[in-house]
Amino acid sequence: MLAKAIELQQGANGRQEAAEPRNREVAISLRQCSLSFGAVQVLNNVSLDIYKNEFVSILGPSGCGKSTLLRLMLELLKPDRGGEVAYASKKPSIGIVFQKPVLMPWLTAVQNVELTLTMGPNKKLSKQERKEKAESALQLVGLQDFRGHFPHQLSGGMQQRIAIARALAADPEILLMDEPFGALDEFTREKLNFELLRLWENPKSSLSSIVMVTHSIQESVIMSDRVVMMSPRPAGVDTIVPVPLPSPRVVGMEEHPAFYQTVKELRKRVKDQ
Ligand SMILES: Nc1ncnc2c1ncn2[C@@H]1O[C@H](COP(=O)(O)OP(=O)(O)OP(=O)(O)O)[C@@H](O)[C@H]1O
Repeated sequence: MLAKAIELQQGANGRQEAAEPRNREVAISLRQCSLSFGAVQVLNNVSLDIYKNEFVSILGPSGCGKSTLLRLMLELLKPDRGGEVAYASKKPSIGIVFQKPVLMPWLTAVQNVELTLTMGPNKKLSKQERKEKAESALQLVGLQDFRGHFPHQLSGGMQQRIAIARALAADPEILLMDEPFGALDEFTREKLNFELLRLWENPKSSLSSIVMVTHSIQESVIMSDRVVMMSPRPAGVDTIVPVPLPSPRVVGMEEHPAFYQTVKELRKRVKDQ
C-alpha cells in the first residue's frame, strides 16, 4: 500500500504529518453515536475520531446524515442514549461554513464578518478590535479591497470567501464545512479548494482540523488526509480511506497515481453500497 510507504510527510506548514494518524492527538471523538428524528433513524452507531492537524472529508449518499453528523460535532444535536461526543480538552472553538454563504444583504463584506464577532467568546472585544479582526480575516481570503461591497455586488465565489473569512475571524481550531463549494462553478471551486488548503497550512493560522462534507470524490481526495465514506441511512461509517498523496497538495496532483488509485477505491465502495 502506498499509504504504508509514505510514513511521514513534511507538510508545507512544517508540521510532521503521519499518513496513518494512529498515534496522533484526537480533536473530536464520536463514540457509538446513533440519532433519530422521531421514528426516522438517521445515524447508526457512528464511531469516528478526528485528529489534530488533519483534513477529513465525509462522503456518502444524499440524505444519509452527513450534515447531521456535523451538527453532532458542533453539539447542536445530542446523540441518542449511549452515544458520546468528546473533545481533546475543553470544547475547542469551532467555525462552520455552509453550502450557501448566508450573508446579510444590508451589511458590507467587513460588517458581515464583524457580525460573527459580536457573539460567543468574542463578544467582549471592543469595536476597534472587532474591526481589526474582521479586516485581517478579509485579507486572508484576498478580499480586503472589497470590504465596503455589499453581497449583491460580489460573485458567488467571493461571497463564499466572505463566509470562510467569517468562520476564520474567530480563530477557530476546528473548521466544519458542509458542501462549501457545491454551488460554485468548476473553476471557482478548484481555486477555492487550493486557497483553503493554503490558509490551513499557514503557520499563523489557528486552524488545526478541517472536516468537510462533499459530494465530489475527486475533491475529497485532492483535499484530504482521510476520506470517511458513510453508508446509506441509517448511516454508519462504511469505510475510512487514507489518501497517500504528498503534501502540500497542488494543482496537477490529479495526475499522481495515488490520486487515481484512491478515487478508484472510493468509486468501488460507492458501487458496492
Ligand atoms: N431537524 C430535523 N428534523 C427531522 N428530520 C431531519 C432533521 N434534520 C435532518 N433530518 C433528516 O435526516 C436525514 C439526514 O439529513 P442530512 O441533512 O443530515 O443528510 P445529508 O447526508 O447531509 O444530505 P445531503 O447529502 O442531501 O445534503 C434526512 O432524511 C433529513 O430529512
